[in-house]
Amino acid sequence: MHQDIERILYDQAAIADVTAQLGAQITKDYADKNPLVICVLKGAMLFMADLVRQIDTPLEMDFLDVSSYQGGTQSTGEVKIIKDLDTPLQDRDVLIVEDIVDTGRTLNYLVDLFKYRQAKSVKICTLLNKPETRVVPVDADYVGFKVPNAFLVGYGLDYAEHYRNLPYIGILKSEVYQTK
Ligand SMILES: O=P(O)(O)OC[C@H]1O[C@H](OP(=O)(O)OP(=O)(O)O)[C@H](O)[C@@H]1O
Ligand code: HPA
Ligand SMILES: [Mg+2]
Repeated sequence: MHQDIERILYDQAAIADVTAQLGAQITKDYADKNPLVICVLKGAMLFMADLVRQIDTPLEMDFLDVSSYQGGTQSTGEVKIIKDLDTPLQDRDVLIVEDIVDTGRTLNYLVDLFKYRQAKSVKICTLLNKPETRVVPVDADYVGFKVPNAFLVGYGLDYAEHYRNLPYIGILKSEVYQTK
């Protein structure tokens, strides 16, 4: 697992630091709003678990499973809902938690969907933002790190469902996914 990583970008301490900063800002912005914090499975699961423990105001959580990469390194362009939310969104302040914004297709689709469901507000908190590869517009309200155009794994991010359990975020060696 570790031998497939070209370079570590963010270690556990760096992730913990930025998560604490984001949590403090969200705590201020959502005091008394009882936000619905939505985790986009599976990639955002570790970040969600750490972030909510840094948000010191009442909130509710829900989980939605979408997939557009289907195991590979390229977005298929089609966002599929695999498991929908349990909670009605009408009049709720929604905070979407993501691991990464890449082409923007996943979040562009979800923001439109949640607005259509009449959420009172929809904001985005993403640990990673990869602006160079954007295909559709997405404005994230809370961003941990701006990352280069490379395929990243770890701390929830996968290649072919592996590497999610790495405690750090790193660049995957290209020979791991390029056919020779
Ligand atoms: O901006 P985009 O190009 O849409 O890419 C970002 C999305 O892609 C990944 O999820 P994926 O669909 O691979 O599913 P997963 O979270 O289960 O890994 C990642 O977790 C984001 O949700
Ligand atoms: N790594 C893993 N999953 C992803 C990425 C990435 O760089 N971009 C979008 N989904
Ligand atoms: Mg995802």
